[in-house]
Amino acid sequence: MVLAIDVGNTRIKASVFEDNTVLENFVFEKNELEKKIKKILEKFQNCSDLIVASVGNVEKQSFLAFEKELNIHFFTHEDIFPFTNKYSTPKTLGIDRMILASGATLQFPKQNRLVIDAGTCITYDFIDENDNYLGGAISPGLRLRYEALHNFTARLPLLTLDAPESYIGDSTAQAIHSGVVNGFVYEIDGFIDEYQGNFANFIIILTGGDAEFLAKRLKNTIFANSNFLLESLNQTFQYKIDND
Ligand SMILES: Nc1ncnc2c1ncn2[C@@H]1O[C@H](COP(=O)(O)OP(=O)(O)OP(=O)(O)O)[C@@H](O)[C@H]1O
Ligand SMILES: CC(C)(CO)[C@@H](O)C(=O)NCCC(=O)O
Ligand SMILES: [K+]
Repeated sequence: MVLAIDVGNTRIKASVFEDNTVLENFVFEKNELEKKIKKILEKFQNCSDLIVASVGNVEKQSFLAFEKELNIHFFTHEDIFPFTNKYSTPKTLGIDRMILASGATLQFPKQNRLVIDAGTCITYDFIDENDNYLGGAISPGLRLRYEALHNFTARLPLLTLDAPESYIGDSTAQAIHSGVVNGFVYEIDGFIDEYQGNFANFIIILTGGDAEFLAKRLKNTIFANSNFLLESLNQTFQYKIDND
């Protein structure tokens, strides 16, 4: 049994896996980390491994308290991945993006794959059919867009996510919702069109905290899997065990 932990920029997500099956999912804040892990381990006493991908400011030290009970693996760039990294700055590539690319490579062999993670940031990661990771894009996520509009202006209120009534926003609130939500959707549809125009035989994986909200609004139909990062983390760990 494996406890996989994804430390994002906003919150922490965790899943307990028995082989490839998810037994339970958890979401919590950074300040609850130790307490929550303790609780999970009390419930799932057969956990043998704790595996972590962190892009947040939570380091390996935060997990050492559990070293006596289980084997801890904190993913870094030094790990073995199933793709060839063609990013020109491989050491600055986010470990979450590497895990997503790894999951896409392992789950969808021999095809072009685009992973879109709609989280704090939106990340686009492209792995071609020869398993070369080429790169992608990073842009502000939904909530970040709402916050940026508010934080960097004098007159724009901080709104929470709401579906716009029309692309023609007829009030300040509707104009913001249209700009944020429609802008987000147009951006993603635009990127997908660009990739589709250039690559045949390819699959799109949509994940992240806003994946479900987004999936039904895209022109392109894509299957959303909110748990793709954690599933990929578990698979990358199995790959590491098989190939180390
Ligand atoms: N309870 C919540 N707290 C924060 N964001 C949430 C929540 N529920 C849904 N969201 C949406 O999820 C998005 C953040 O995604 P996610 O939770 O995947 O980010 P994260 O935990 O910071 O991970 P990452 O840094 O890997 O993107 C926000 O844009 C927001 O609209
Ligand atoms: C882009 C984020 C913030 C998305 O979580 C993360 O992957 C990260 O910090 N990346 C580092 C920069 C890069 O991937 O090139
Ligand atoms: K993300």
